[in-house]
Amino acid sequence: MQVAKALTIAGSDSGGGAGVQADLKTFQELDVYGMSAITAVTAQNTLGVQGVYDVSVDGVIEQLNSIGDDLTPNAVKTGMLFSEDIIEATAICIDFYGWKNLVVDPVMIAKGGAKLLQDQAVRALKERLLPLSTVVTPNLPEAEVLADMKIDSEDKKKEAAKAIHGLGADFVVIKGGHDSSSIVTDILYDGHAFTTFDSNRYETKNTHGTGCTFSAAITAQLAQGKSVPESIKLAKAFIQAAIEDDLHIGAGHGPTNHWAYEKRGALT
Ligand SMILES: Nc1ncnc2c1ncn2[C@@H]1O[C@H](COP(=O)(O)OP(=O)(O)O)[C@@H](O)[C@H]1O
Ligand SMILES: Cc1ncc(COP(=O)(O)OP(=O)(O)O)c(N)n1
Repeated sequence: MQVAKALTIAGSDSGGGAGVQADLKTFQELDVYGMSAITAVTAQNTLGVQGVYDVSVDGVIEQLNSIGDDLTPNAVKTGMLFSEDIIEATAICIDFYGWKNLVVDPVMIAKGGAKLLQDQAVRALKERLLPLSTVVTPNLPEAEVLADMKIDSEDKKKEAAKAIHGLGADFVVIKGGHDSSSIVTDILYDGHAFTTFDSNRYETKNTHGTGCTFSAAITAQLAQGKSVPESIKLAKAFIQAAIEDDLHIGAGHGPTNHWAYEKRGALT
């Protein structure tokens, strides 16, 4: 059996809803063999982030070398990278091994407000990682930081997507989860034109790990040879199902349901 392989370079979420755990669950659900290099360990649950412990740069490089020397991923995603040094090491390894289909989820701040990327690391993210990326998937606050502008209208969103594209990503998806409208719109910019992906906003507090899950679904599709627009279309359906069929786990912002998409498929 030939199986596509995907690698996530990200932080661990002890609560299992975001980070490496969300990525590996998503890869598995989408029939892709998942691998991981952990950049930081977070003590986290549905109530928030209680602690952040970064892995040494040598530790991150060794994980990436172990993967690169034996297992070639068909696609790679990055999530929480935490520091300038980890970003630098990640960029060097991706370049050295020639890994393609890179999805950068520019994780900066958890929904509860905890910092998952140091302020001084933003420059490295922009200058070292975005030029290597096939797709970058900022939420609205992250897009504001990357584009260095306030986004308060659809026109501004498009202007920001163009600015982020100018940093070197082939495709930019600005996600609409942080909007307040009843339709959640993610916009895709390919350097020439915009495509929008709409869905109904589902009212729930259980949206922990939506960005991780969405970007992991894109990565899984790219690993299987799908185009970027096709991958985003499926990822949007995957996250919509995962949000709508909520699990109600924990007392705070619960995780999404990584089984939901496949279960829906099995029922139709
Ligand atoms: N309440 C919601 N209903 C439906 N889709 C949502 C909702 N919240 C987020 N999404 C979708 O989840 C994905 C992640 O978006 P977002 O929450 O903005 O990212 P992040 O977790 O990085 O902040 C996007 O595809 C977005 O459209
Ligand atoms: C370890 C770890 N990585 C990333 C995140 C952020 O995940 P995200 O999908 O943006 O979800 P929220 O934190 O915003 O719910 C995280 N929390 N932990």
